[in-house]
Amino acid sequence: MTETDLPTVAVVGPGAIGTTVAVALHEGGAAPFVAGRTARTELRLDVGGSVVVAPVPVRTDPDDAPGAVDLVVLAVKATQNPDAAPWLARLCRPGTVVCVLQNGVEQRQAVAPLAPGATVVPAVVWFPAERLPDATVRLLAEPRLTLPDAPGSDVVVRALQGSRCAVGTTSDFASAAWRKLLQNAAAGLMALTGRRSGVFGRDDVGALTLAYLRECLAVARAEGADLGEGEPQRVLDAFRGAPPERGTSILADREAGRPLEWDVRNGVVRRLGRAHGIPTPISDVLVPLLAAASDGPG
Ligand SMILES: NC(=O)C1=CN([C@@H]2O[C@H](COP(=O)(O)OP(=O)(O)OC[C@H]3O[C@@H](n4cnc5c(N)ncnc54)[C@H](OP(=O)(O)O)[C@@H]3O)[C@@H](O)[C@H]2O)C=CC1
Ligand SMILES: CC(C)(CO)C(=O)C(=O)O
Repeated sequence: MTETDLPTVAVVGPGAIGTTVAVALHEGGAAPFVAGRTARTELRLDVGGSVVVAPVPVRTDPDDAPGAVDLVVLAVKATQNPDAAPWLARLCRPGTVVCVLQNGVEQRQAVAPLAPGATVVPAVVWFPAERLPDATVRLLAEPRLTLPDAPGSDVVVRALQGSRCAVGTTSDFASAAWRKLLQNAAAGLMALTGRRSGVFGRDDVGALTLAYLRECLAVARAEGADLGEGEPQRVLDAFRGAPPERGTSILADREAGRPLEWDVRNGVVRRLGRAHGIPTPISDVLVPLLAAASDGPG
């Protein structure tokens, strides 16, 4: 690959986020190989009511992988990383960039052991998207990613250049990742209550959200994030300003009976709080409840 060539790309996990990025890559000419769990003949992206159809098949057998590629975009749920390992083994060689499109602040630690020799690049995924029953993905905002100013990010920027998915880089990735984590932590309340953004309109849930987010903020700062005192209120205001029917991916998982990403989105605050000696009394209640909900109804 030269500086001007498009990298060879694979997308692993063509769900809400993976389909969006795979369609963007396809439109930009990058011809992604798409690896999934459920076979499909095409990818469908609903953008404001108009459906973009990309004739990109979803392959489900790792033996069909084309061999090592320059860039793997990993967009399975964090709970599904171990199951995606056979794909990573076939698609990566030393030097492959694995860009992890997952919520959380621990993408490097989670994925590096599954892709030895690869360069793991975490990403903050700022846009919401949802899967419809026929596997069409509905885009709910302009696709936008933030990556660290770090080796490997240039390959992602090049692959998506000029596409519908904007990619920026920052020298303060910790702050960006924790800013997003605060949103995700609060969204856990939707999974617990079985309600959408409208639940944040309640005064009692608003007060709980603010108290919880102040706890998350203390841990974020201890981890080096440069976030202001106003961040909890900003996150709450954003949920209150969203359409009341707007959900979150962890609620979609709860509704579908799938395992929840409770550890990377909520448990992490409790774990890192303990490591820093920061009390996390609200996490101490919420995290076991989310973990229990993740285990299923029985
Ligand atoms: N959805 C959203 O709005 C946002 C999500 N995120 C984060 O992005 C990440 C991805 O979330 P999202 O796109 O919602 O998740 P989805 O559940 O929509 O997509 C996951 C995809 O991975 C596939 N998959 C599961 N196991 C494997 C496997 N072993 N090999 C290959 N593919 C597999 C699933 O297959 P199958 O179709 O069979 O289930 C599905 O297509 C998560 O970390 C989430 O927190 C971040 C910002 C917003
Ligand atoms: C859209 C958003 C920000 C809501 O928490 C998200 O990251 C998700 O759904 O996983």
